[in-house]
Amino acid sequence: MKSFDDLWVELSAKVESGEAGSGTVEAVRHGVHHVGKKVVEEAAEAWMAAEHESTERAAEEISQLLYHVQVLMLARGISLADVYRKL
Ligand SMILES: N=c1c2ncn([C@@H]3O[C@H](COP(=O)(O)OP(=O)(O)OP(=O)(O)O)[C@@H](O)[C@H]3O)c2ncn1[C@@H]1O[C@H](COP(=O)(O)O)[C@@H](O)[C@H]1O
Repeated sequence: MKSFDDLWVELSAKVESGEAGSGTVEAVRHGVHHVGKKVVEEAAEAWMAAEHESTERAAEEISQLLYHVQVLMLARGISLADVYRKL
């Protein structure tokens, strides 16, 4: 099982190395506007799943939202520490 921090380490390394074939690297290259729209789409899907679907489906949509939030952070050059300082 992967944690939020594990995913961050994995995605950061992929973006740092520019790993070929990585959807994350490609999304980051598209930029903040592109990724931001994806975050909004995934947030809506998480909301709808939480309201109308099973716990399993809601958890799946929330995991995708967390992934896309991390991609937005990487596209914008925001670190986990930057965010944790605000919690
Ligand atoms: N956890 C995720 C993850 N969650 C969501 N997604 C992406 O977000 C999309 C969300 O699915 P949707 O059904 O909402 O969107 P879709 O309409 O099918 O897809 P699009 O048309 O928007 O591309 C998925 O198709 C993936 O492209 C993810 N992509 C990657 N990861 C993990 O990130 C790591 C790095 O992945 P790569 O960068 O691809 O190597 C790996 O551990 C992956 O498991």
